[in-house]
Amino acid sequence: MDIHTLGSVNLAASVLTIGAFDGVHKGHQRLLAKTKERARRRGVPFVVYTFDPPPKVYFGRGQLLTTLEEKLYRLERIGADQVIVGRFDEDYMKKDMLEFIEELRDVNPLEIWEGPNFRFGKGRKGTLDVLGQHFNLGVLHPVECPENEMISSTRIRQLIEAGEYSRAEQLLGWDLTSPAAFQNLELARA
Ligand SMILES: Cc1cc2nc3c(=O)[nH]c(=O)nc-3n(C[C@H](O)[C@H](O)[C@H](O)COP(=O)(O)O)c2cc1C
Ligand SMILES: Nc1ncnc2c1ncn2[C@@H]1O[C@H](COP(=O)(O)OP(=O)(O)OP(=O)(O)O)[C@@H](O)[C@H]1O
Repeated sequence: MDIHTLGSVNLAASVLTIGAFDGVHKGHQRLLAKTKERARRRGVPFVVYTFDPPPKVYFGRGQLLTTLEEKLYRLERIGADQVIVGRFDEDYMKKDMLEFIEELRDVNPLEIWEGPNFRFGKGRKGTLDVLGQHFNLGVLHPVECPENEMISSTRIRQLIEAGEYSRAEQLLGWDLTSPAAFQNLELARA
């Protein structure tokens, strides 16, 4: 798996998914599996564009679930060929939705896959509709947990804060005590 920053990568074709992917939970896993399947079918690289830190964490609206290292480890195991890491900071967040879209052309996405509610660009102005006007976009149905609640990093953060680790593990789809698991969890448990 190759790791890039945008601008350092040019691909003739790809199938792409974009997101913070904090936790690489079951909803993310479904989206990543779909993206991989489409990339394999087309015979082009499976590319993941992610942000570090996750924008919500940057804005202080949530604790970090997976370090970049942990996230990259999980993306590699899932089979990503190329990962682009956008360093989310004061400068980066100034890009408006059209600038962001123009940059994506570096990897020539034949298809982009997202789940519901994906937003991008300055002020979160970019919607799925906008992305779909520029690229061939596929949108997945939400993956829900047993209580019909949508799985999200936010939900998992809440469960960890409430000490409900086994529920958090159900939504993550992996074991919080696995060797590669979060450093941060120790802080959450302390
Ligand atoms: C260039 C850029 C600028 C962004 N600016 C903001 C922002 O001003 N406020 C905000 O809450 N999120 C901002 N975001 C984060 C997005 O809302 C969103 O969290 C991000 O694209 C990841 O999507 P995901 O949370 O669905 O994974 C920005 C994202 C990008 C790519
Ligand atoms: N339960 C889910 N089912 C399907 N797709 C999902 C699910 N959760 C997230 N996604 C998709 O994964 C991509 C990355 O989303 P993101 O990293 O913001 O996850 P999130 O769980 O919604 O995070 P947060 O709760 O912090 O906003 C987006 O396209 C999003 O729609």
